[in-house]
Amino acid sequence: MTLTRFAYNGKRCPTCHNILDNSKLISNDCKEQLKELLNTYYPIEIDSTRSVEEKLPLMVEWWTKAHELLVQEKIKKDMLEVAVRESEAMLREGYQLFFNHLYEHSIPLLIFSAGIGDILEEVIRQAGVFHSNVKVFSNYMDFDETGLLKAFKGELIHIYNKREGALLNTGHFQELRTRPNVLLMGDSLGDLNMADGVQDMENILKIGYLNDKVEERKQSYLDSYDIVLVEDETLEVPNAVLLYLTGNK
Ligand SMILES: Nc1ccn([C@@H]2O[C@H](COP(=O)(O)O)[C@@H](O)[C@H]2O)c(=O)n1
Repeated sequence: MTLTRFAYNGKRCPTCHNILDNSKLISNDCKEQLKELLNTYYPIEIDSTRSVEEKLPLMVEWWTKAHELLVQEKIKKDMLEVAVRESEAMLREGYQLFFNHLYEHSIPLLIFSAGIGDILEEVIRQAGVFHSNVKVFSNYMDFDETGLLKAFKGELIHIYNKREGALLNTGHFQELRTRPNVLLMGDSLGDLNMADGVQDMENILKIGYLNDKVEERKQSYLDSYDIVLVEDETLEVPNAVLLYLTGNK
């Protein structure tokens, strides 16, 4: 949840998975099971006392179980739009400037999400900022000829293998070859090496959003990111950096 809000008016906003989990597209029985998974695995995801090595197989387990449940739900492709529209998902404040400014300056925006690509794209589309410079790498749904969800495509992307996803997609990074400067934004320590597929990179500025369990995780974020934004639901800081770099101070 880097581009989308973590909370609004004190209430948690849904992740891409949660948008589906909470929607009318899912049966009550399945909702219960997905909630149980969330209550089991999310505390592990944000547990700063456990190592990545310990958490990684558990994260794979979470994503795999959740996707298996979703596939059983006969989700219709054309209902995703409604699920997103009826959800409480929101891009962070200042998103118009962020997306529009990058587009106007022909700056590629590569989004690596461990969420669900179809849902994330729809969130961005409904916000009116899904411009041609945006490329999303994520877990995409595979629908049959009647438009029913039958599987998830390709390799699973979870919070700890975005680097591998990036390296597998180096073809998409070709246009970045003439771009030695990277602004990396993430909300987990697993996001830190998302830019490893960028060749000939000279400068990287890493901005970390620390959304939850702030005190326990603050030091590790400070050790890893150049800038740490604590419970900041806006894109003000990245926007200020962008405006500065593009000469629109
Ligand atoms: N079944 C699941 C699996 C994961 N999540 C959350 O999604 C977040 C990943 O999304 P990013 O766009 O930030 O990569 C992750 O942090 C999990 O908490 C979920 O809600 N349900």
